[in-house]
Amino acid sequence: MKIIAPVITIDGPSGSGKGTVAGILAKRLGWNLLDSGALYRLLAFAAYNHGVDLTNEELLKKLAAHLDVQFIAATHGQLQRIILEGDEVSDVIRTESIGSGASQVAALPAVREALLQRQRAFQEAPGLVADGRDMGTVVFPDAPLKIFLTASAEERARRRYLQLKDKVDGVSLSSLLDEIRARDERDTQRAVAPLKPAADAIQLDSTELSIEQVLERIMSEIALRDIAG
Ligand SMILES: Nc1ncnc2c1ncn2[C@@H]1O[C@H](COP(=O)(O)OP(=O)(O)OP(=O)(O)O)[C@@H](O)[C@H]1O
Ligand SMILES: Nc1ccn([C@H]2C[C@H](O)[C@@H](COP(=O)(O)O)O2)c(=O)n1
Repeated sequence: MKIIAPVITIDGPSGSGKGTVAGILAKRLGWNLLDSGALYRLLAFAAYNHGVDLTNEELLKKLAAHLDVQFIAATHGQLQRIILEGDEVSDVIRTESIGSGASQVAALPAVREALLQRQRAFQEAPGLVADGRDMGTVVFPDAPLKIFLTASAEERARRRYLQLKDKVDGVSLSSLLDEIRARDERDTQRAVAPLKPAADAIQLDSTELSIEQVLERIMSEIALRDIAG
């Protein structure tokens, strides 16, 4: 009999800190990690490489179904690594332009359907921390703990600016703020699986909180529910 592993979902807009918090939490709990945004980023990246138009739903659906991807779990001192078609793409998929492409392909129903089972397959013992936009609403609706993490758009753009300023030439705070607002608009307004809190999600505004304070809040919700052994 397959043991149903518990899932903690962390959804929220771009730059709210989901990925950072989910990664640390998974490590502390010794659980698996699903960075669902990476799947949409990988699809957008593969589409660019194969010359597939980001509006071609039929071809994107096929590409999504056959994505040759490996997630290599984080080890001591090393972050999770992502391999696409044999090449390491962990960093190249993190640009704002791939994020925007990901947000475009993510609005297509056939693409979301093609990626659904792949995401659910991450639910393995001893547990899963899953971050994205629809983890609590669509992919893992029965998760015993759902977090909806937000922060003001200005604070999210500031965080992104600090993250990128020494790595990317010509990065500007105002263009990052515009890109974040455009992505929020597309992710919240799309017809399928829009970004929104699940009815039973705990909403956490991290604008004034450090990463450690966010983690403390989540750890106390985990303790309350007694879901992590
Ligand atoms: N509470 C916080 N206080 C300050 N900086 C933070 C906080 N949370 C995250 N950060 C920083 O903000 C940046 C963006 O965080 P992260 O990539 O985790 O966001 P995200 O919600 O996963 O974004 P995306 O959906 O675009 O992947 C990172 O540099 C991270 O270290
Ligand atoms: N569950 C998800 C995860 C991601 N997306 C889309 C929307 C985002 O703008 C884009 C990139 O995600 P990120 O890596 O920034 O978290 O992918 C989605 O629709 N559903």
